[in-house]
Amino acid sequence: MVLEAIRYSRGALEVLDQLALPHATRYDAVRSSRDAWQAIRSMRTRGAPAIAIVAALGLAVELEALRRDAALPPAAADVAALVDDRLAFLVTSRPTAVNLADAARKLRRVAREAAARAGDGGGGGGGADVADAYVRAAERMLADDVRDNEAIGRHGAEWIAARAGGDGDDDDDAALSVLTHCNTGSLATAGYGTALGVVRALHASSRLRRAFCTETRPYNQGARLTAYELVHDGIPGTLITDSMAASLLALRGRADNIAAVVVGADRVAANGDTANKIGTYALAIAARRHGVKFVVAAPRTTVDLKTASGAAIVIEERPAREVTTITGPTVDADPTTPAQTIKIAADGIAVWNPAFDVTPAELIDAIATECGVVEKGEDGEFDLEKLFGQEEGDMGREMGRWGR
Ligand SMILES: CSC[C@@H](O)[C@H](O)C(=O)COP(=O)(O)O
Repeated sequence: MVLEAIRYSRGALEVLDQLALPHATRYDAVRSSRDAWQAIRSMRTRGAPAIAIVAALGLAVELEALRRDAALPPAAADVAALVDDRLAFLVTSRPTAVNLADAARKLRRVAREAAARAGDGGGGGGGADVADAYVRAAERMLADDVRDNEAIGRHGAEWIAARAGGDGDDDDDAALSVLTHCNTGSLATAGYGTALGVVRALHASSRLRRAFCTETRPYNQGARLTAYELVHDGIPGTLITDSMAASLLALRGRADNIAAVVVGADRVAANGDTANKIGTYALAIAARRHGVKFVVAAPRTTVDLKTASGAAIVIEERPAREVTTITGPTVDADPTTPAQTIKIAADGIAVWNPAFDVTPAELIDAIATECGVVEKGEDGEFDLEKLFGQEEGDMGREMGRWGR
C-alpha cells in the first residue's frame, strides 16, 4: 500500500488525519478553502510542501463545487477576485513555511492572467476559463511535487555517499547511517518526501545501513510519522529522543556511526539560513561539533530569496497543550479503543512552544534541491540565486511555467 497523505481527483479531495497516526488511519474530506485552512491550522495536514498543495487543491475543489452548483461567477474578473480572496485567507493558516505563500503567489498570477486572456470585459462567460486555469495549475503542483522530491532524494543521496561516506577501503563503507528530524516524508509532501526522500534513495540504492529518527518533541512527528513511514517501507530505522542526538553523533568513528544529518526545511533564506522544525538548530550544532555533515533537503519552492536572512523569518508559536499533553492509545488497550490525551506537565506552568527554529547557514554543509546540491563557494556563502538562473533540466521548465 502506498502512503498517501493527499487523495485527489478532480472535484474531490481527502487528507489523511496526521494527528490520528500511527494509531488510526482516517481521511477527512476537504470541500473548500475553509476546510483546507482548518486541516492545515489544526495540523491534520502538515509539512511545508503538503500544506501548499492541500491549500491549492482545497480551493480547486471549491471552484469545481461552485461550477457544479451553477454558482461560479460568470465574469472572469470575479472568479480571479474570488481566487485572490481565498488564497489570501489560506496563507493565514500557518506563517513559517514559505511554500504556501509561494504557491498562492503563482496561482494568483495564473488566475489573473487567465482573466486577462478571457477578456470578457466583466460581461460574463470567462469565469469558467479562469476556474479551469486555476484547477489545472493546482493539479500540476501535486504532480510536480512527487517528481521533484524523487530528484531531491537522488541528488541528496549521491552527495552524502560521495562526501560523507567512508573511505571506500572496506565493504562496510558502502553502508551509511543517517539521522533525520521531524517528518519530511510522503506524509509531509505529495509523496516520497524531501529529507526522508534522501533516506529512501539511499535505501533504494542499498547504501543505507540505518536511519535514526528523533521523536521530535513537542508534537512527536518523528515518533508518530517518520517511524511509521520507515516501518511501512521496511527501511531499517531506530527512534531516539531528541536529547539523545548529541550522544549518537559523538559515536562518529565507531560502529553504526552517523555519516550525515539530513533535515527538511520550511523556509530557506537567501543567505542559506534555514527555518525548520524546532530542534534542528541543536542538531546542527552537535553535528558540527562532531564533524558530521549537515544537509538540508528541500524543493526550490522552499527557498525564499526575498528573505535576506533567518532573522526575518516569522516563527510560529503553537498552543501550550502540545507541550503539556500527549495523545495515544493506552499501552494495553484494545486496538479499537480511541486514543486518549493525558497531561504530562504540572498544572499552572507557563509554556513556550515555538514550532520552528533557524539554523544559521554557517552550520549547513549542503542544500539538496530537485536541481542539484548547492554547497558554499570559496567565499563561504551559498549562492541560491543560481538555482533559479539555470536553464537546464527542471529549472528551465519551472522558469518557463511560472516566471519569478
Ligand atoms: C518537508 S516539511 C519541512 C519539515 O522539515 C518541517 O520541519 C516539517 O515537518 C513541518 O513541520 P510541521 O510543523 O509538522 O508542519
